[in-house]
Amino acid sequence: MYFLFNVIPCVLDEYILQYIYAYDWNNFFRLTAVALFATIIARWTIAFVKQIRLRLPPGPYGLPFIGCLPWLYRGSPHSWYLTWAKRYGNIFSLRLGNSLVVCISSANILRDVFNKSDSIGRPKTPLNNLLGGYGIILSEGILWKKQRQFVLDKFRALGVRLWSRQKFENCIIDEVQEMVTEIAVKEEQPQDPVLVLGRHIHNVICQLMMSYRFVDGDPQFQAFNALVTRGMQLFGSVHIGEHLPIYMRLPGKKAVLKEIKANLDKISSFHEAHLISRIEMRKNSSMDYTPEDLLDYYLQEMYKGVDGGELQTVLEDKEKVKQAVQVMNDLFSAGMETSRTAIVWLLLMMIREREVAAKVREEMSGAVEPGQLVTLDYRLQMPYMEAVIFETLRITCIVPLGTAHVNTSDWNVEGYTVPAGTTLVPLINKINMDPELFPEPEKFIPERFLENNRLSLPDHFIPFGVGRRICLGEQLARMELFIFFSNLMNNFDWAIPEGDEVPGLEGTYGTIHMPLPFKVIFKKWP
Ligand code: HEM
Repeated sequence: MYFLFNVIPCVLDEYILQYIYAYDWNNFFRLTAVALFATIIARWTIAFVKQIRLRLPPGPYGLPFIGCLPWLYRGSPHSWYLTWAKRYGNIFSLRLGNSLVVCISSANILRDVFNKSDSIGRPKTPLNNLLGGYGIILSEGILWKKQRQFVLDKFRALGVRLWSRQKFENCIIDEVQEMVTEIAVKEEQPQDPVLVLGRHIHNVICQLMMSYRFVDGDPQFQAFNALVTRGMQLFGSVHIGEHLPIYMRLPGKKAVLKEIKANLDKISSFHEAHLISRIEMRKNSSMDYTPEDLLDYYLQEMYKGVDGGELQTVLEDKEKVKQAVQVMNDLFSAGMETSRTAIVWLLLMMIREREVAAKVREEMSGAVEPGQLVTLDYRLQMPYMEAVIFETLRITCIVPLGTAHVNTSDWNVEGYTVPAGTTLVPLINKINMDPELFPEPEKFIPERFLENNRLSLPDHFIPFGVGRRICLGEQLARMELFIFFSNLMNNFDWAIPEGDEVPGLEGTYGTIHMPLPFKVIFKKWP
């Protein structure tokens, strides 16, 4: 203590502080400013020369070391990407911390590059690394390829098809019927559409994955939802670390990463508990039972002989339970929020576009009685209804920046070099609002998706992405949107409570573009 409080200050005072007192600080600050300025100029020159020499796509140079990160985190990243796309064209590049990013806003270029076999990588960020390459969304190589084929085949086998009388349609119908009854009980009261839809959309995926559904007021469902909401907040709070790993070393960030991991573990433990209890249930039965859900199919794979199963070769290298559980986590996270948000936007669009709503009802009245159950059988008789669904997906653009890909070898795209390891971002929102592709893009015109009174989707319309990693749940999403929306329209009309403002289309932008919170009052229709 004596040493700490007496000796050290004396030494400091004598030998160091005198220099500090004597130092010309004005000079120091001036020198620092000059050094900083010189570094910025040097880095810009290097970036400029690199861009020319390597023939990288044009784009903003940003700041040394951090690139364009400050732009993206000072306002909405989406609007910056749109601004740059307008300035630099359909393909431009920028640096975000350590990553070179190439943004593409032409559906044709995207189709070309995302169909290449070496376009299926995913960015290696600290957050992505937490999942260790398990699952589907962030897996790569042969594991991803086999897994994706397997899940697509099993979805089809379970009846996830857009055509009528498929067995999975009944699961969606059960949820819709229960939802309609619940809404009717609270008719004329303001209701939050996110809550009205939440459990039912969740149940559709849970049924497909593990034949399970949450009942009204289930505390487990609330706990699960709380975990997902907290997870999203945590991800948002360390988003910069995706591109700047050093950021994750700042005080407090490690604790956030730890909490994210704990949160993911808790979400996984829910799916894992189902897997374990199914293993117990099937233990004594022979393995040739008829699979009822995705879990059953995975279980069969896990217990087939080493050479017997479709997935054996890839599952052998991974912890099987962990892989199956992460696939379920992925399907849940990719499929729940997207479909629910799309239906919430549809509800809002029908409030904003009254003439369109009247036309939907006119078309519907030619095919079904009011209040009658609308099934996929009626899809072909209701092309306008489907055109409204797609026009909503276009104008609201639910997944505005798709999911980033990474190329695993050097490319030449439109005369530019795209070096291996580049993060590729599809600007779906820019494509959707391109006046050359969609005349008067800010107007809601479902007729743009009709030709001779039949649904017609142009190649440049890619709400579910494009190429090898195109949305795996597209068919399921289209089934859900049609059945939920058509039955809501055939049972209710809805409006914003008096005095509340009708939300605009700006909404909030994260991975998913959501409308600002609003309430609706449902009234029985007609
Ligand atoms: C309106 C609803 C939906 C929209 C707009 C949507 C859109 C997208 C988009 C843009 C992608 C990125 C494609 C890419 O990486 O290039 C994607 C991927 C994916 N989606 Fe969807 N999606 C929807 C619903 C669903 C549903 C219901 C499921 C669940 C079954 C699902 C499962 C997935 C999966 C697993 C991927 C990753 C595919 C892979 O990495 O191979 N999506 N989705």
